Amino acid sequence: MTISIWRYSHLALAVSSFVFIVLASVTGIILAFQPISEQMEPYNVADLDNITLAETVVVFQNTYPEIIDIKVDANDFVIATVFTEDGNDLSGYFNPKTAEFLGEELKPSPFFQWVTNFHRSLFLKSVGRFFVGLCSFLLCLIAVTGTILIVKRQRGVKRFFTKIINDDFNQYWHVILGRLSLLPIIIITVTGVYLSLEKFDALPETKTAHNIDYELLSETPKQDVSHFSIFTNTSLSEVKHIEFPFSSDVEDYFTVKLHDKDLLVNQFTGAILSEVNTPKVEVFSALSFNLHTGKGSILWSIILAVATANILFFVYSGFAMTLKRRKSRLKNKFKAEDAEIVILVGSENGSTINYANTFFKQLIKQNKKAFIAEMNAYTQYPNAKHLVVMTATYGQGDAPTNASQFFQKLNENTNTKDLKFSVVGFGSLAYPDFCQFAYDVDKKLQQMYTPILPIFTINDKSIDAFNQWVENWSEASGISVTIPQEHLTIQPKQLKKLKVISKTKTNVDNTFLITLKPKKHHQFTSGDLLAIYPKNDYRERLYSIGKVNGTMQLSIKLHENGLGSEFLHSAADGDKIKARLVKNSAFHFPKKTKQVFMIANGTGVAPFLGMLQQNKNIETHLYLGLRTQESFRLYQEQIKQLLFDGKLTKHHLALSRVGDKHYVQDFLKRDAKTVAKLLYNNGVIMICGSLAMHKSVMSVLEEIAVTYNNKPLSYYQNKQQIKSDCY
Ligand SMILES: Cc1cc2nc3c(=O)[nH]c(=O)nc-3n(C[C@H](O)[C@H](O)[C@H](O)COP(=O)(O)O)c2cc1C
Repeated sequence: MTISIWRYSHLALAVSSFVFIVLASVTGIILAFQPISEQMEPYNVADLDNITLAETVVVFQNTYPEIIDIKVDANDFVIATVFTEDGNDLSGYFNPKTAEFLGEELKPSPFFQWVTNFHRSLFLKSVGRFFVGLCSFLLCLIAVTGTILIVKRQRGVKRFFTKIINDDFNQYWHVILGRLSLLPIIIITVTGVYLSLEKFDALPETKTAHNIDYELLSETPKQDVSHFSIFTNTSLSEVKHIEFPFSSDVEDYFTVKLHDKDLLVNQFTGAILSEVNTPKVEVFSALSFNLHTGKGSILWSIILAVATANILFFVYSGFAMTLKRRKSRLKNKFKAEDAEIVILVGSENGSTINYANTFFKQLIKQNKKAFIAEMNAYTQYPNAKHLVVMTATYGQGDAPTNASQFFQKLNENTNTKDLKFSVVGFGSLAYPDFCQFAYDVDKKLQQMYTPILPIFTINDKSIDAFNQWVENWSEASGISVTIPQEHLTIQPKQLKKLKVISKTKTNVDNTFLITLKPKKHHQFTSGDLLAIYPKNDYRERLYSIGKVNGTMQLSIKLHENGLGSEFLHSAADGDKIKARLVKNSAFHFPKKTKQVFMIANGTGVAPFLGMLQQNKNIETHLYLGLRTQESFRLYQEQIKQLLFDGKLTKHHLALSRVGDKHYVQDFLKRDAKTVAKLLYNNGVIMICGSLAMHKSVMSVLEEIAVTYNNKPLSYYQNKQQIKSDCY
C-alpha cells in the first residue's frame, strides 16, 4: 500500500538502525542507574547555593596547613586534596561547611564501566563510536519524523496533545508514549551526537590562555581571604575547581574554574588578575554530558531510564504495526482489464484491507473474475460490471493515504455508466466525521455510475455489520457470497471465568437482565464491554457492562437463533462462563463535569444503570426509549432507587408504542434549551443503543447546537462532550 513519505522515512530509519538502537537503549537503561546509585551516597551534605566560596576556603585554611585543591563534582560532592597537621596527605570527600573529611573518592564500578564502554563503542573502538554516534543521529531523525506523523494524525500542531482513541494497542501506546518521551529522546540523541563529535575532535578547539601582567602584581592592599569580594560573591554551586597557590610568592595565585569562566586571583589582595570566559563548546560539552548521563539528578536519570525503555517499546510496537500492514497486502489472479468485479480499498492501518481481501478471496473461490486494488490505483476497467469500494476515514473526514488521489483518478479514468457500485464505509462513531470520506466517495460515484445499494457504514469494524452488507450485496448483485467468520475474527485470548449470579425472566420485549461475577478480582467499570464466545470458537458477541454492586449487569435482548443471547438465556444460576473484558475508555462515566445527559434505547440502558450507581455529585438526566410501560418494569426498581438516592436527578421515559408514541429525540427537542445549556457549560452527553437511534439523536443535537449555541455539533464532539457506544 502507498505509505506517506513521513511514515516511509520513519520506518526506513528505524529498520536501518534498529540493532544499534536496541543495544544502545538496553545499555542506556542500565547506565541511568549509575547516577542514581552515586546520588544515594551520603556525601551531599550541604546546600551549595547557600555557601560562599569564601566560607569554604576559610574553613579549609583554618583546618589544614596546606590545601592543594577543592573540586565540586556533578553530584555536588565536594572533593579536596589537603595536607594534615601531621604531614599526611588526605584526599576524598569533605564537608564544605566544616572541612570535615567524609570518605575516600568513589571508584567507578567495574560493571558500570564495562557497560559504559559497550554503550559508547560496542567494544569496536573508533568504528563502534562512529556507529553509535550515527545511530544517535538517526534516532533523532526518527523522533522528528515521528513528531510529524503525530501532527498529521492529530490534524495540527495545536492538537498535538489532545485525546487519542484506543483503536489498536500498539498504535495507541506508540503515539501516547511517543508524545510523552519526545523531548527526553530528542535531548538524549542530540547530546549523544554532540558527545560523539567531541570524541572525534570534530568540534572547534577550546584552549583558554590567561594573560598576566607580572609587573603589576602587588601584595598590597592586603586583605583577608574571607573578604575577597570574588570569593564572597561566588556560591560554591558555581564552582567547578579551585587550585590553591603553591607558595606564598605573589606570582602564585588562586586558579578558580567556574561553570562559565576561569579566573586567576591574587592571593594577597583578592584582585582578579585574569578572567577568561569558558568557551561555548566546553559549556555545551558539560551540559551534554550531564543531560545525556543524568549525572547529578535522580529525577532526570529516572526520566532518561523511562524514555530509553520506551524506545525499546517503540521498536517492538513499530515493527508489529508494520507487520500487520504488510500482512494485508493485495495479490491478484486476474488483470484489471479482465476483471468483472473490482474491489477498491482505502485503508491506513490494514483492517479494511482484511475485510476487502476476505470478500475478494471468496469471489475468487467461486471462480469470479475479481480484482482488488488500492483506491489510488483506480483506472479503466473495460470488462467490469461491479465496483465495490471499501474505505476507512481519517483526519477530518479525510481519505486514508492510499485513497488520497482517488477523486483525481476518478476524473482521469472513465468507465461505463452501467458500472454498478456499492460503497462500504469503515469508521468509528467516536470521531465527529463518521465515515465522511465514504459518504463523499458515494456521492461522487453516484454522478458517474449506477448504485446497486445505498452506502453502508460499519462502526468499529463490526463483523456482524459487515456480514449484513455482504448479504445485501449478494442479494442485489445475484452473486451469492458467504464469508467464513473465522477469516475475520482473531482467536480470543485472556478469557476470564465468570459466575452467573442471577437472571430475570424475559419481559414483553424478550429482554432480560443477567448478573455475572468474575471469579477473581478483575478491573472493569460501567461502559466496558464483555465479549462472550458461545460456541467456544472464534465467534464473539459483545455486551455493554453496567457495574452494579461490584457485579456485571448486562441487558440482553433474546433473538431467535441469536448466538449470544440464546447462550446467556440458557445459562442457569451458578453456571460458569468464559469471557473477555474489553476496556472501552471512550465510554466511561466522566469525572470532571457537572452535568451528564444519558440517552439510551432498549438494552442500551445497561451501562448507564451501573454508571449512575458510581455517581457521587454530578447532575444526571436519563432519557430512556422503550416500547411500553411493561418494558420499563425490568429497570423500574433500579431507576426508582437511583432517583431516591439522588444519583439520578431526572428520568425521561419515551414510550414508542403508547399514546402519542414518543422517542428519545422528541424529548431532546422538547428540552432543547437545557441541552444547549449543558453543551455550553461543558456538560457531557452519552448515547448508548441502536445505530438508528444514534443517527436521529445526533441530528437533533446538531440542530440544537447550531440554533442555540451557534456552533456545529462537531465542536462539542472534538471536546469529547459527546460519547457514543451504539450497535
Ligand atoms: C487517527 C484516526 C483518525 C480517525 N478518524 C476517523 C474519522 O474522522 N471518522 C471515522 O468515521 N473514523 C475515523 N477513524 C476510525 C477508522 O476509520 C476506523 O478505525 C477504520 O476501521 C480503520 O481502518 P483501517 O485499519 O483500514 O485504516 C480514525 C482512526 C484513527 C486512528
